[in-house]
Amino acid sequence: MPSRPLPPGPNLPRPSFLNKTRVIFLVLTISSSAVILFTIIYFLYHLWNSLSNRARTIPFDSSAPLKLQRFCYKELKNATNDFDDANIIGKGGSGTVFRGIVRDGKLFAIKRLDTLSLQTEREFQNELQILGGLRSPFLVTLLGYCVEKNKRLLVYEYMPNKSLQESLFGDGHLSMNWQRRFDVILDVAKALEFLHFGCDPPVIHGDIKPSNVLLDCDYRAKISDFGLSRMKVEGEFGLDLFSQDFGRSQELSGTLGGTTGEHTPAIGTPVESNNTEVDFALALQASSSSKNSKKCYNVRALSLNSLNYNANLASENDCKGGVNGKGKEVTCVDDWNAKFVPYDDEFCSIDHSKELNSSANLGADEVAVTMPTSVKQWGKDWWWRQDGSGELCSKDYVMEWIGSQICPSNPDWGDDKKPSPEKIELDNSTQLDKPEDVNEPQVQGLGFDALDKGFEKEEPKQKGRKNRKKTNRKMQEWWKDDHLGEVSKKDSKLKQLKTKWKKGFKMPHFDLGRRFYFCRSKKFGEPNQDDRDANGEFSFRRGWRRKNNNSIGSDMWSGDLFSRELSSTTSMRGTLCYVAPEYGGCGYLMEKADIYSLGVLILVIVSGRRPLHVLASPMRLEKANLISWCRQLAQSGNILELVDERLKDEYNKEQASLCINLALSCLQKMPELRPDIVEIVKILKGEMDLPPVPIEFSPSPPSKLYNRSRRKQKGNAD
Ligand SMILES: Nc1ncnc2c1ncn2[C@@H]1O[C@H](COP(=O)(O)OP(=O)(O)OP(=O)(O)O)[C@@H](O)[C@H]1O
Repeated sequence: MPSRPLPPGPNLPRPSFLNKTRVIFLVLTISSSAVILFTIIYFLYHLWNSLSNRARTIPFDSSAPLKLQRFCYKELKNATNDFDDANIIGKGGSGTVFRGIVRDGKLFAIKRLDTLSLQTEREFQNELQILGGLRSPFLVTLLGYCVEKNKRLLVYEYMPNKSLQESLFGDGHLSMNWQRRFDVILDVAKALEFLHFGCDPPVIHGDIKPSNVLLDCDYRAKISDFGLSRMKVEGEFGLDLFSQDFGRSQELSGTLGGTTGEHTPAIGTPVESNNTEVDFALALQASSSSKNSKKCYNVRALSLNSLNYNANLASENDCKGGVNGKGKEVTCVDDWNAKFVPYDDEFCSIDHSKELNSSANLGADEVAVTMPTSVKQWGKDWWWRQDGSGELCSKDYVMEWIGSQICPSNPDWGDDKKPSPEKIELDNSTQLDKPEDVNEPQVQGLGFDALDKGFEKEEPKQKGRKNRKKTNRKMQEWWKDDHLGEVSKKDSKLKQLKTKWKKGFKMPHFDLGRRFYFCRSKKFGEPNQDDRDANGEFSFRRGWRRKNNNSIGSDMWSGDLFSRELSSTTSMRGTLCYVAPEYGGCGYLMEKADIYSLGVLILVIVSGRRPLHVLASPMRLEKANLISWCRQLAQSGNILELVDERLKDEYNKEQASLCINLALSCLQKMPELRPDIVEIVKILKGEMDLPPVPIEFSPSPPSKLYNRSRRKQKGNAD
């Protein structure tokens, strides 16, 4: 039977099913596009919001380098007449600065990085990312850059009077009358005010020193060289530990352990491996720790007061973009009379080898323990011994430091690296001392060869070589007698460090930003052979570097014994003598480190002397260390003796004593006792009173008496 085809069922669900699917699809599409749209709007809103907030509160912009002019190498080559020597206007640790005429016929300063290494690349990036985004009348303007293969150049506004280094210690010193010096101090303070309080996040310069203060045609100062600067990130170890609200640090202790080995690099900073690095600060301490620990101060109470910076800044508003629109509350030490409790020497004593081991395992709960440790480190730190408060005088300090640097275990001191006496010529053109010093040779270079050279000049010439050798031997014997014990200790400590490093043990560090490479081969970022030249000077930034021109700006050749720029390793920050001492103990780079450097700079400007200025005459060694000498003068109530004699009597005594006292405040050991930069600017402008002289520098420091009577009491009790 033929089968009948089934008639199509009238209620087949197919069309309605299709409709439903369509509807669902439509709904889904619409809702998902709505979600996407909403997300985009939300994202854009937040982006806009944060950008507009930034515009109001952050005067610099991380995309700023894009706004800088990009030059091609050829253009800059032409502008400087093929980098002609005649156009050289200065030479720094990382590059040579040329005068050049670019594009619109204007004069520019063009800095060409000499070699490309990880360090220079990082500094280049820092300069672009930080200085490139900042505009202030107190900062030198970075106008452009050039990146081509391994060539790196930076184009700055031209500063006709070069740097303060040249002006103070070069022929320009005549032009540095008192008013100009005072204005420079104020300008540098304003520049730091802008960086610390006008920028969000605050920028810490990290390398304030005379060669980084440039002078325009009117001798107004602008600061430059942001290669070592960084932006402060809240919640960092150093910030918490040293913030005036110290109590809070314990709450944040969780981050402590985690951050001991890291620090936040500035935008665009390449990340590098720490495996081959050794903590320089610890090595330095190990190489220079002494049994003569000195008294330290602890802070018992600080009366702190919050004040709204905006209120102050709005009224001043000297700096462009200086207003913190967020109304950020900035704490400020209000009570200058913070009380000190001197504590015992035993408390200061600490075995650094233990620190090396224990700090690696620093845990979250250990903040409370860590603070005294850090403080103890300071007590032990060689740097503190410059304060002249103990038995160790400047001479010991200077000699010990020399000793620590030339001890045989110091890898930086191979025989081939010591400048030979023949090579260290005294260049009369570089004798830029005060009149009293003019006839006195300065000790140049490092080690006894140099010392000998200095002494040699004092003796009649006909005595000749024999005498020189004799003096040399005498000096060495004298030093050996004094320091033999110390040397062997340092020797073993340094050996310990080196062995640990060789075994691949990653040295614990608090990210002091002060590490240095033990001589090791050969990768990107390592100093190359040329850098270790027997004729040259040692720069931690680049190892040994040839110094062909005995330029005025060259510290090495102008008698500044310690200006082998310690600013200079891969992550080394700051320059020895200018760098804040806490930085060697547990330091993240903080604003108060800049304040310390400013303190040194003020003394240098007022006195016309370098921070370490070793002269041949032993009588003058007390003046060798400017800070120590200033403290001694303060204790004897005679600070004006520090003022540059070349000024004769043509200076404002009130301003000079204000500057010196202010510098002493900035040079206090405890960072939180130093004034902040807003206060400093106000004090300089005469809008705020100078704080009382820090207790340790007052003419008759009660701390010593207190210490003695305490010991006596302790003895009686025993
Ligand atoms: N914009 C400029 N205008 C005029 N001269 C400049 C300018 N920039 C730098 N110089 C000169 O070049 C010198 C070297 O500057 P640079 O910043 O390279 O090195 P530095 O600060 O002396 O050393 P380092 O980089 O090791 O800290 C300065 O001391 C100054 O004399």
